[in-house]
Amino acid sequence: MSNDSETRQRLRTWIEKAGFDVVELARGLEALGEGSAEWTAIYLDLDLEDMAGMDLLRHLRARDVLLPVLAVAADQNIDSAIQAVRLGAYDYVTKPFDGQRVIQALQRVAEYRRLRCQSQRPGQLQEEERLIGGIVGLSAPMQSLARQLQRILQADIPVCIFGETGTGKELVARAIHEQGIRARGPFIAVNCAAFAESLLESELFGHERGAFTGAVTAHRGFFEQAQGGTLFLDEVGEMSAPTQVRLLRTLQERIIRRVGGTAEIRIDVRIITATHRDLLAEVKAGRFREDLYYRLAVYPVHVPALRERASDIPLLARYLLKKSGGEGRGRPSHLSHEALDALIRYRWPGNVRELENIIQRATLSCDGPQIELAHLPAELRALVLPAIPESLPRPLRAPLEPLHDAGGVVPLRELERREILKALAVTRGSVTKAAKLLGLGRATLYRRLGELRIPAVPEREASSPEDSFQRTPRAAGSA
Ligand SMILES: Nc1ncnc2c1ncn2[C@@H]1O[C@H](COP(=O)(O)OP(=O)(O)OP(=O)(O)O)[C@@H](O)[C@H]1O
Repeated sequence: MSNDSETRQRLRTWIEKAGFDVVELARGLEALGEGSAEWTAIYLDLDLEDMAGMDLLRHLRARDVLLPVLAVAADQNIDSAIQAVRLGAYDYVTKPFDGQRVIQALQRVAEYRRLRCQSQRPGQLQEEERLIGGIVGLSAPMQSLARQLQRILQADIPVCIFGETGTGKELVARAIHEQGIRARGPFIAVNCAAFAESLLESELFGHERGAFTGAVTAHRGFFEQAQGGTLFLDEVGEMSAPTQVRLLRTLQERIIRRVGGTAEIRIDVRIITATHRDLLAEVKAGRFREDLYYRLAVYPVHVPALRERASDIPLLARYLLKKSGGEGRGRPSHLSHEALDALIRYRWPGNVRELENIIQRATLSCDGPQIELAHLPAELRALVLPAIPESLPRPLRAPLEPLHDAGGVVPLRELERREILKALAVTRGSVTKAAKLLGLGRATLYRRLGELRIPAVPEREASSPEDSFQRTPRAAGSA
């Protein structure tokens, strides 16, 4: 879908080469008018004339959360392409086109579509839906992570995993261990931030009897416990300067001495570290040793934030639903489109762990087979405005014709009108509450109502069911 006939022609050539049929659309509104159920993917040019590409993306996703969107952007506009992936596009390609990339993206997305359709069915998660070990995900950033991991499974080099909290760094470390050459050995995970400075040293390296007050017996440290396997040092950026020195020496010499001991113990351990910090910035700030950094980050791996792989959310949500005890008898087995839409729109500061918590809570509060928007926290519910309830007075419902019938109306204006109408519907006509919901001032909303010719119900007549978010069903296809 592109306004530009040359862009469409070029894409058509490559897509047909890959063996797919092509439907060309020149206007954003046409894309909203078409049924997308049969589409493998939509190449969506973000640079549209009749409406903002990002708005179209939002509306397509609201209508069909499973539709894989491949964003198309000019080379110099790569920021908007990345933004589109954050909004749930599967991947992006840039203009001028690299034909191979266009085809590869399409083949990956076709496979993804196939798996995702399967994954909507309750039941076991397919093997192909996991990347390596227990890592669930099919998005382009996660597949690229999997390719990176494949390269190091058989090598014994130190790996440092970077990523925001809750992105799955420990899961990645476990996958490297379990699929790698040390799988038969132990996997010992240590959170460096959880120990006081002196305690961490004796826990890592062990201590001899009487090494300090309270050391009534000798103790094998984590290095010794991990012999033949993997030692995973989480939050390594929190390690104190003296422990950093000791760790560096251990990596160089491959021997340790227990605290209070003199005997040298040879160690055979793979070290994997992780941090949510920008470790190079820590080095520059003098808080982390540069020589240690280069020893640990021989192979740096970045786990993307969940908002950078929003297209994985439906799959992860289903997996976590099952993990949290869903899909059993009388337990919810899937999520409504609205609930899924809210999950995709949210920014996930706590990443997959936060998603896991939210799914767990939703499972506990849900009695039926499907998790609804109402089972999600308020900040997620507020991201999706429900459809206008049938019971509302006609003036508030009547103006919502299908978008493609909007004819000569300026589309963005039409979209805005719809959002305002929905907000008014939710608040049963209360302009004050609708303004709050939309993040607008009351006076601004009144002005827009006048400009868009929307009749305002006098405030005193407007009732306000606080729970209307929770009761209004929404047709899957509504924009
Ligand atoms: N891709 C994924 N597939 C399945 N489960 C995942 C995935 N990513 C994360 N999880 C789950 O999310 C939770 C948090 O993951 P994990 O502890 O590995 O994150 P982390 O980045 O190490 O967090 P922290 O920075 O707080 O240590 C775990 O229960 C993990 O199993």
